[in-house]
Amino acid sequence: MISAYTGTQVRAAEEPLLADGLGDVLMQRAAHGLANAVVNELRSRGSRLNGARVVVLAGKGNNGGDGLFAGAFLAARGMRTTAVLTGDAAHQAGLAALERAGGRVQRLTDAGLPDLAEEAARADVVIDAVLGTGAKGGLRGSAAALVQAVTDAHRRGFVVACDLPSGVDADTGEAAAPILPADLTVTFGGAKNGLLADPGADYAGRVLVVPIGIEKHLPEPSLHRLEDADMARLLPHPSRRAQKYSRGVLGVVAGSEDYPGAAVLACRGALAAGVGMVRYLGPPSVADLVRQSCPEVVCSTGTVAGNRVQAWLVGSGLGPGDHDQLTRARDAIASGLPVVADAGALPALPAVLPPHVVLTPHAGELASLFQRLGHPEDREAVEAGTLAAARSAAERTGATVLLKGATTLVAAPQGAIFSQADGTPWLATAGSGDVLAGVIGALLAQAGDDAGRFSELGIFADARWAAIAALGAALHGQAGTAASASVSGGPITAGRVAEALPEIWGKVSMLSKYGAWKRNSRSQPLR
Ligand SMILES: NC(=O)C1=CN([C@@H]2O[C@H](COP(=O)(O)OP(=O)(O)OC[C@H]3O[C@@H](n4cnc5c(N)ncnc54)[C@H](OP(=O)(O)O)[C@@H]3O)[C@@H](O)[C@H]2O)[C@@H](O)CC1
Ligand SMILES: [K+]
Repeated sequence: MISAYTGTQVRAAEEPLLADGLGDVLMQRAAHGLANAVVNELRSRGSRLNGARVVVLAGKGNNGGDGLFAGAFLAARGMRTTAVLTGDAAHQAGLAALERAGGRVQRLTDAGLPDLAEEAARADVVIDAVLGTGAKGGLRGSAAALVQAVTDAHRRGFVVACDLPSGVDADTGEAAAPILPADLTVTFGGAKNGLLADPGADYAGRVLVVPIGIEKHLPEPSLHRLEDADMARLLPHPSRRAQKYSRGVLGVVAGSEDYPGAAVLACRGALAAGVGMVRYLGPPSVADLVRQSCPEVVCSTGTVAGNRVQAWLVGSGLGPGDHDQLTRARDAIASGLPVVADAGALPALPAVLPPHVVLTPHAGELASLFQRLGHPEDREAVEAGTLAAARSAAERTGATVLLKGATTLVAAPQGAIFSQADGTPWLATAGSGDVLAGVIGALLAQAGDDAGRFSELGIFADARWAAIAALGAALHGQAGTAASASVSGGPITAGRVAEALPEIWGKVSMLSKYGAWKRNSRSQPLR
C-alpha cells in the first residue's frame, strides 16, 4: 500500500531529527536521492552523463537547498550545472557546495530572464526546486514568469520536480499556475497527498519516494493507494464448497427505455468481477436486451423486496422520469444492504446515507450533488480540488464517495481516502462508468460482509467500503489499460474493459499465491 501525507505531517516527522541537529543530514539524503534519480533517468534515456547540461531552478528555502546540493552532486559527476536563483536569497550551504563542485550560479533578473529560459529549454535536465512543502500559494513575480517561459518553450530534456512541482499544494493537490509539468517527481520521506490527487497529479509525472530517515516518525497516512499486492489480498476467492448463492448475488437496477445499454454493461461488469449471480430488475424491453446479451443474468420486472441479494447496484442509465426504477433504487437503499449508486440514482437519493452506500459521481454529478445539499459548487471547482470535494461530499452525505477521474478518489465519511490511477485516458468512453458500477457492485456482494479481510491490511470498519470501491476502480483501470495495450495502445469500448477484467483479476491474484505482498514497495516508483 502506498501511503501519502500532508506537508504538515511530513514536516512534523522531521521535527525530532531537526531537534537532534540532523537537518543537514536530512537535506543531504534528499539531495542525494534527487541526484541519483536524475542519473538513473539520464541512463534510462541512453544519455551521456558526462557533459550533460543541468539547470536547477532554486528557490530561497530548503527546497532550493535540496536542489542546490543535488546540483553539486551532479556537477561533481561531470555535468554542466547551472543554478538559477529565483528568490532574493538562497540556501547558503547549498550554494557554496554547488560552486565548490564547479557549478555556475545565475541570479534571476527580468533582463536576464529570456536567456535563462532559453538555457533551461536547451538543458538535458531541469530540476524544479523553487517551492516545496513550505510554499504559501503559487509562484509569483519573476519566478512565475521564468517557469511560464520554460513551460511554453520547446524543451529538449526532461523535468524533475524536487519534492513536488512548484505551485502544487502538498496537502490538497490544488495547482496554482504557472507550474512546470514534471516527468518525474522525487519526493522525500513519504509521498505527499497533492501528488496523488488531481490536478496536482497532472503535473507530477512518475513519483519516486526517497526515504530520508523520518519514516518511523510519520503518523497514520492521510491517503492510501492500493497496489497489486494489496489487491491480491483483498480479492475474494470462492471456497472449494462454494455455490452461486454463497459467492454473492448482486441485484442490478439499471437501464431505461432511453439508455438500455447501461443495464447490459453494468451486468457485464458485474459478471466479469466474480459475482455468483446477477439479478436484473427493470422494464421488460430492457430485461429482454439483458437476457439476449448476458444469458447468465436472471431478469425480472419485480420489486427489490422480492429479490434476495447481498448487494445492489442502482442508477446506471436511469433518467429523472424512470419512476419505477427510481423507486427500486430508493428501496435498495432502504434495504440496509450495501449499494453502489451511480448516475441517475444520485439526484434521487436521501440527503443522508450510510457508509455502505457507495456513490460514484464524476465531477459534474458531484457539483450537482453539492447544489442539492445546499452547498453550491460548480464542476470547475470540483475539478480544481478533487481531494477536498470528495472528502466534503462524504462528510456531508455520510456515504462513501468515489469521484471518477484520471485519478479516482474514494472518500470514506470518517476520513479515510484512497487514490487510484491505474487507467488510461481511453477509459473516458460511454459505458465505462456502467462497467465500473458493475465491478464495484460485484465486489460489494462478495466481500462486503468480510470485515476481517480488510482489517488484516489495517483497514477498519467503515473504511472497508471505500477500500472495496478503490479495489473496483483499480481493477477497472487496469482492465482498461490492458484492453488498450492489446490493441497497441489504441482506443477501447466499455465492453472490452469488462472482457479484459477476468485476466487482470487472475494476474493480480497470483501475487497472493506467491506471497509477493511481503515485498516493500516504498522505494519503487509509484504508478
Ligand atoms: N525541514 C528539513 O530539514 C528538510 C526539508 N526538506 C526540503 O525542504 C522543503 C521545505 O522547505 P521550506 O520549509 O524551507 O520551504 P520551501 O518549500 O523551500 O519554500 C519556502 C520558502 O519560499 C518562500 N515562499 C513561500 N511561498 C512562496 C511563494 N508562493 N513564492 C515565492 N516564495 C515563496 C518562503 O519565504 P517567505 O515567503 O516565508 O519569506 C520560504 O523562504 C521540502 O519541500 C523539502 O524539499 C528536505 O531537504 C528534507 C529536510
Ligand atoms: K519543487
